[in-house]
Amino acid sequence: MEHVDAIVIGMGPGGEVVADRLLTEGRRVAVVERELIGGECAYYACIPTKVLLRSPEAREEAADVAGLSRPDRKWSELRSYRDGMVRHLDDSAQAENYRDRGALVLRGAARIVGRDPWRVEVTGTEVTADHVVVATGSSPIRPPVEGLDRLGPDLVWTNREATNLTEIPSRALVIGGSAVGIELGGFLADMGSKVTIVQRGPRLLDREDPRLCGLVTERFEAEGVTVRTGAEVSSVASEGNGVVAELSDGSRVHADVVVLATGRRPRGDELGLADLGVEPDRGSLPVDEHCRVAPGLWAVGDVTARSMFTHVAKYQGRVVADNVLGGSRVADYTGVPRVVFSHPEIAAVGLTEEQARDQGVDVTTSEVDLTEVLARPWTYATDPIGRLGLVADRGRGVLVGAWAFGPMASEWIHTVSLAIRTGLSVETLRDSIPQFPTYNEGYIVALEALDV
Ligand SMILES: Cc1cc2nc3c(=O)[nH]c(=O)nc-3n(C[C@H](O)[C@H](O)[C@H](O)COP(=O)(O)OP(=O)(O)OC[C@H]3O[C@@H](n4cnc5c(N)ncnc54)[C@H](O)[C@@H]3O)c2cc1C
Ligand SMILES: NC(=O)c1ccc[n+]([C@@H]2O[C@H](COP(=O)([O-])OP(=O)(O)OC[C@H]3O[C@@H](n4cnc5c(N)ncnc54)[C@H](O)[C@@H]3O)[C@@H](O)[C@H]2O)c1
Repeated sequence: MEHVDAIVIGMGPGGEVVADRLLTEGRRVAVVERELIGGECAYYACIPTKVLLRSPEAREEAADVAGLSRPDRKWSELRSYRDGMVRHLDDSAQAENYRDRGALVLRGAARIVGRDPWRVEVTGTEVTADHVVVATGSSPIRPPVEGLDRLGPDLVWTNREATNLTEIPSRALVIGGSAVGIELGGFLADMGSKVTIVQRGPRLLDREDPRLCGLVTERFEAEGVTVRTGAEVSSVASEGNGVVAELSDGSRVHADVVVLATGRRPRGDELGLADLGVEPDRGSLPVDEHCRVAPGLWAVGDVTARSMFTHVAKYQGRVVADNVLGGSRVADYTGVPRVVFSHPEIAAVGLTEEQARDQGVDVTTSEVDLTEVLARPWTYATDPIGRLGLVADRGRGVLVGAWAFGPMASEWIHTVSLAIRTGLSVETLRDSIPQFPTYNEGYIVALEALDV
């Protein structure tokens, strides 16, 4: 039986960062993947959604730029670019690359079958290791809707079917109104689908600041998307080539496809760990501040249920690699940015006003319509949009949260991400000199409006 320094189970972005760092440092590494090296993110989530969303975004932006008109959609060209970006669902080059770098590449579902030392079995082959890193990601949750399981994947799409779609449906019913629902629903609507989003909670993006949720909802409604909040889908059934759904209030929605966007469940309970004394919690693996589950057993990414984002999976991957290499690095989740790639982009970081109050912070807030105070929105578009909200701790004189709605908010939210992470004072931030004319200048106006 071969013994290696580390076995990485699951080769999404979290697992890839760990494997890459350990190989670079000359360790003997086995990598295990049951589907595609690159994980959900590369083939069915982040990459295809961002590729698909960019085309309608640029189309709308062109229509709103002086001297341009709205370009034509070219779905077949966008589709084939998407196909290239998801590598035609072929990871043979990735596997070859890991082999060339000295990794033992194992194909199949791993199970952890022993400890002291850790022992992993993959399709009949067993390997032992000093360290095992679990990076097995998460699966979409299927809501308990009567009739859902009687419909096939042509009628009920998870993120997998939705991101690899070949035709744009005329009508789509999206269940769930957070990041996945907004990105996929927004894309389909921009491509001409009649979209209905059914959200169980009181508003879209229900964990974010209500002002932000209101702005997104207004924008969706202006674009013809039907948003049904405080509602649930009770049942679905096939109807002709499509589906008919009955909602909790008795109303009906007719659609060609149902898109599931109702959250994800970590895959920590498919590895046999309970037999070895490690009990997953609703699928997630409990980790300490070093991302350690048990001595020599580590977890990164969605399987830890800590902010399910690729940037968090990659960060945890860097932390775990350093720890496997002998360090004692602690993961700190302060100031993780949260972006939804809608049009315009939604970005948030830190605490909402309500969360800050609940934590006893001496809260003060400000909100700025960036189109009223900056030049940048008007050099960018003829009918611009842009809002920024700040949440500060008056007593400590620091920012504790921010939200933004505007072009490229995914980029400029990082100013606050870094400020919160490093505890930069409001006074220091007010004394910064952002480039003119940029959206970053909005921070000066919003900071000056704070009662700090
Ligand atoms: C539609 C959508 C869009 C998203 N967009 C973004 C975005 O823009 N930005 C962002 O930061 N996040 C985004 N996310 C979230 C992001 O996809 C995840 O947070 C990220 O993929 C987590 O990475 P991971 O390495 O933990 O797991 P994954 O990417 O899920 O990879 C896990 C891998 O483990 C493998 N595996 C599972 N079990 C086993 C086993 N027993 N043996 C061997 N292999 C196994 C799987 O096959 C998979 O390849 C999006 C999610 C969705 C659904
Ligand atoms: N841009 C990004 O970084 C990005 C994009 C997409 C997804 N993600 C991540 O992927 C994960 C999954 O996203 P998600 O949006 O699927 O999950 P989520 O858990 O963030 O939100 C699910 C939403 O569905 C609603 N819901 C649940 N059951 C319902 C039901 N039966 N009927 C109606 N509504 C229901 C919930 O109220 C909630 O608002 C999240 O962690 C998210 O952050 C990130």
